[in-house]
Amino acid sequence: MALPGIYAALTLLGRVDDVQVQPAGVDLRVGEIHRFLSEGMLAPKRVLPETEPVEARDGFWFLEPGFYKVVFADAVYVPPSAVGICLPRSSLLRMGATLSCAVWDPGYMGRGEALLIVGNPHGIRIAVGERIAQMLYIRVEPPPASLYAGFYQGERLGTR
Ligand SMILES: O=c1ccn([C@H]2C[C@H](O)[C@@H](COP(=O)(O)OP(=O)(O)OP(=O)(O)O)O2)c(=O)[nH]1
Repeated sequence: MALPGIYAALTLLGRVDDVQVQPAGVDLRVGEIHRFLSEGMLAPKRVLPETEPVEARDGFWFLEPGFYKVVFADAVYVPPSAVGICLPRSSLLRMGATLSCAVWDPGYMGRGEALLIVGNPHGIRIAVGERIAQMLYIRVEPPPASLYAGFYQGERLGTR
């Protein structure tokens, strides 16, 4: 069972615009877009790559084809009895780009990240603060025995 938008919107820790509330789920806005500068290493002790923010011009990020890190503008608290599934807005797909997300664990709190892939050979532009993804919450039944307590718990809370 997916949570309807009016409940999903309650998982956002800051101000929510009416336009973010969807029939099933809530839209997340883009806060920052970064380009990758160095290698990452996936191992028991992970190493995340260096990144630098793409500067916006006249209220837009102009993005050439490639891979970018997106930092969401909205902080979320995933309900203890739900799992978050984040999907790209279909408009993004329709213009030749996509957003790739992983699972948002029950109890996770923070301002998370996703991978933006721009495939359109002409590039795309994204308005600063625009809605980029939709978060769906699926109920976990019976409720999980433990909540998220990993490396990213609490990331970027209080920064915006
Ligand atoms: O696309 C996503 C998916 C998840 N998250 C957040 C919520 C999730 O609960 C947390 C950790 O995700 P995951 O469990 O996949 O991270 P990991 O790489 O397994 O690290 P750890 O085991 O330390 O949590 O990151 C994101 O920011 N972006």
